[in-house]
Amino acid sequence: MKTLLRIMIYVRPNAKWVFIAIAIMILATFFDLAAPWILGRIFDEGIEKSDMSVVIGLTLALAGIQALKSLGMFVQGYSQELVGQNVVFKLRKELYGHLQRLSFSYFDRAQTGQLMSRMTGDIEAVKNFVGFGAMNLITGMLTFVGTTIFMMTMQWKVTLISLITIPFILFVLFRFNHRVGPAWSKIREQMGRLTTTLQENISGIRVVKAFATESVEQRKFAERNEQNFETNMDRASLEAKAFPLMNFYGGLTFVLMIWIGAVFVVRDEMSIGTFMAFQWYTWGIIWPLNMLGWQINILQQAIKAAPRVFEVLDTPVDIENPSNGNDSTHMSGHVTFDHVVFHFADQDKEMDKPILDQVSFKVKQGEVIGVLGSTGSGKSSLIGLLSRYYDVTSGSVQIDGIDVRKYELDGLRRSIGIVPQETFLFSATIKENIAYGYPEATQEQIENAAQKAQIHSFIQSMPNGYDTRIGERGVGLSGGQRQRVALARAILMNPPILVLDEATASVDTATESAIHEALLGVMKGRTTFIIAQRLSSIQHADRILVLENGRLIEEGTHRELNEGSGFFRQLFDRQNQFAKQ
Ligand SMILES: Nc1ncnc2c1ncn2[C@@H]1O[C@H](COP(=O)(O)OP(=O)(O)OP(=O)(O)O)[C@@H](O)[C@H]1O
Repeated sequence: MKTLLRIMIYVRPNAKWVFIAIAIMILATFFDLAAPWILGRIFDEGIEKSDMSVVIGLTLALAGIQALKSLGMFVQGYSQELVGQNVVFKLRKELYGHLQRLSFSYFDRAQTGQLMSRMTGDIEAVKNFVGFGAMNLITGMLTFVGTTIFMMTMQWKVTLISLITIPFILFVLFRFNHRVGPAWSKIREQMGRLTTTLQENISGIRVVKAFATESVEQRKFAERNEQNFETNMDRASLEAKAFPLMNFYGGLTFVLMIWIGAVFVVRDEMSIGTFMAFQWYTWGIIWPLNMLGWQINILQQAIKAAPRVFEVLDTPVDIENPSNGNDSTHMSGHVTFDHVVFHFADQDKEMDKPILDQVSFKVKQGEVIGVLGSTGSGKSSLIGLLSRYYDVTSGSVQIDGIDVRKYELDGLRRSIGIVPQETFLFSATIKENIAYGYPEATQEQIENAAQKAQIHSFIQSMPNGYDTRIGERGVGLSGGQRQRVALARAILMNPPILVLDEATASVDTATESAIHEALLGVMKGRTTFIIAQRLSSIQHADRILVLENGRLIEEGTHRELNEGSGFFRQLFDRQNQFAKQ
């Protein structure tokens, strides 16, 4: 019930169209009810009394009713669809908007396929109910009640006896409703899993092919496909059992009506016209009940699908944009980490070891900081806190002395140009990809950024230069080229803080050197964090932070750290030894 009420909130803005659809529906139902009555009159007043003018007049009235009904059906069908489509539109818009606001923690756990199936199939199921099921449910109920009333007023005894089968039909319906709900719940969930399998397979097709695991993937998909097939067949068998039984009881109503009606006509307690009208009316009893089976299907599907959509909509946004947040336009880039402790959302804050543990350091505006540490030591997490991808568990991260949680969120993120480890390029031109965060950029600005990222000449050598379209994942570009496009994207934003998260890991040492030479100019006056595994990447760093297991274990200049015997010195020795071999 709660789900239905919540769906209705989305219908409310379309109240005018709902009202029009219902008004036309009531009118159409009334016409439906009047038609058999007119037929009865044709028999009793026209044929029985050999009065052709009555026959012609009433037949014309029937034709008029049919024409009006068809017109009504058109308006009703249109308004129903309009209401349904508006609900889909609003739900999709809200869901998409909410997804944009949800934090990294949510996407760390969410499955893309599940989200896609909620955005498409589940919302569509809600639409089917709103735009079709609900209206037909009301039409059916109106027709059933109206028909019963008409029949009762015309011959109540025959009506009551004929309706004796109705409780049986209702019982079948009740049982069907009870069982089909859980089946739909399973189907919707399975569709989500099936989409996830498909999405992961397509995204990871290169890994699948590299490991020649196509058959394993096929089996995985087949298994899920089979589960979905079986649940659908279970549902179909519920329908197959219920619908013919309802049909049987419906048919029995018809037979009873003919039999009892005939007895009453013979006894002169019912006119032949009423008898004929009852034949017609009986359908007004049977079809709404038969249709009710389908409508229950549509209703149950929507009831099981809607909570999957609402679940996403109800997920709280844990990285909130503060009201009256600080403006970051004139941010200069002093960074302070003050006793920062950080856990991911799925970690137990009491029991689990923090990802970052009591990390404190200060960075002056314009300093170039190298962040070193073995894999998994917390380097990317450290940077994630700066841009508020995640918030600290305790302690604080400050820029220019202001806690990052107090900055207006978009402004804060735009002030920190990040070149992430994994580059994502959109299916658009190279130019659009570089100008992603700054679409108003001029061609000159874009080319300038590309030059600094050492990718300009390569772009120029492409068939359509900057207008060359690249694939969803930047297919057609090598890993290093993709990283350089991402680097150009960050440079173009002209941010006071620049973060290169293993940004040159995929390029050869010569290109890395060239990028770093070019970056010297870019880094000038900007606070820069260079996260790296190899020392060559941080040769221009003013200071180096060394992380291990989430703790800041060393801090200093190249010289200072070289004189020690810690992680940095060991790495230096290891990489030197490797270079000599
Ligand atoms: N969403 C998450 N939930 C729980 N733990 C996570 C999550 N993401 C990362 N971790 C863990 O946090 C730790 C730090 O990860 P992080 O990515 O910051 O390390 P890193 O130093 O950047 O590693 P690398 O050099 O390999 O990129 C790792 O042990 C990782 O397993």
